[in-house]
Amino acid sequence: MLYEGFGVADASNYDSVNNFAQLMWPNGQPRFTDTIHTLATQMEELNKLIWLMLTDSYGLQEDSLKMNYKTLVRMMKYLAPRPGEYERGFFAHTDKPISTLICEDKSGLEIEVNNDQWIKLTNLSPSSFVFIVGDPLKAWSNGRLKPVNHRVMMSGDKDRYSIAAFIIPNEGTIIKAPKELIDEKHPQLFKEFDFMDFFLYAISDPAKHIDSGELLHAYASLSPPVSN
Ligand SMILES: O=C(O)CCC(=O)C(=O)O
Ligand SMILES: [Fe+2]
Repeated sequence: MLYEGFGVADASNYDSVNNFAQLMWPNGQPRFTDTIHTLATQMEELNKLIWLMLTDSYGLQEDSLKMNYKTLVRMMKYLAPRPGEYERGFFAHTDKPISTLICEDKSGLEIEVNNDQWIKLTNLSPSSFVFIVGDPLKAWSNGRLKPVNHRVMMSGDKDRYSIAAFIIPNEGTIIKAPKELIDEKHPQLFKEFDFMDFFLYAISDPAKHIDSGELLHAYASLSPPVSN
């Protein structure tokens, strides 16, 4: 197996991480729990800061991008490929959560810049995080933010470890562009939608959408566009 991973739901919540740890260590494992909880809390803070930079850069109030969410932290291990090979570790996709932060211990993450032109993110310091715009942020920003197609490719003789924090809104969260981002020059691209409906639609048939950021369009076209 080339890839394995596990996710901890609501990882900035100590009890949630503790419950997860007790599945493997019935007597608890404070070091594991503390480490994951601290990491999740700090990644969540970093994500908040980036959201603030986004709203600020559009001249919006902080609460234009505000919702209740949970942070899912996933730990991943990619085995080194056979000697001399360049192998796929994770298929090309865009992220369905609102946003994602990723850190990796060796390079492997690639992003698509033009159709079929891939760039490997190299020389990231061990303390670097990559911020990935999820599909819902494209709708929120009325098309300004682009969910990047990304994948993991493995080369060399070392295994790769990465950690991702996914921002997943609570049930009932509605995604819609703030009115300041909609005008005659920028008509509303996507009707407001329930995040969880979209998420469930997205994961119901991932094969259909694996290589494209067009899922939102497909989803949105199920319902007629609204005019303001
Ligand atoms: O392992 C990585 O660096 C990327 C993983 C990823 O893109 C994902 O889980 O959505
Ligand atoms: Fe991803």
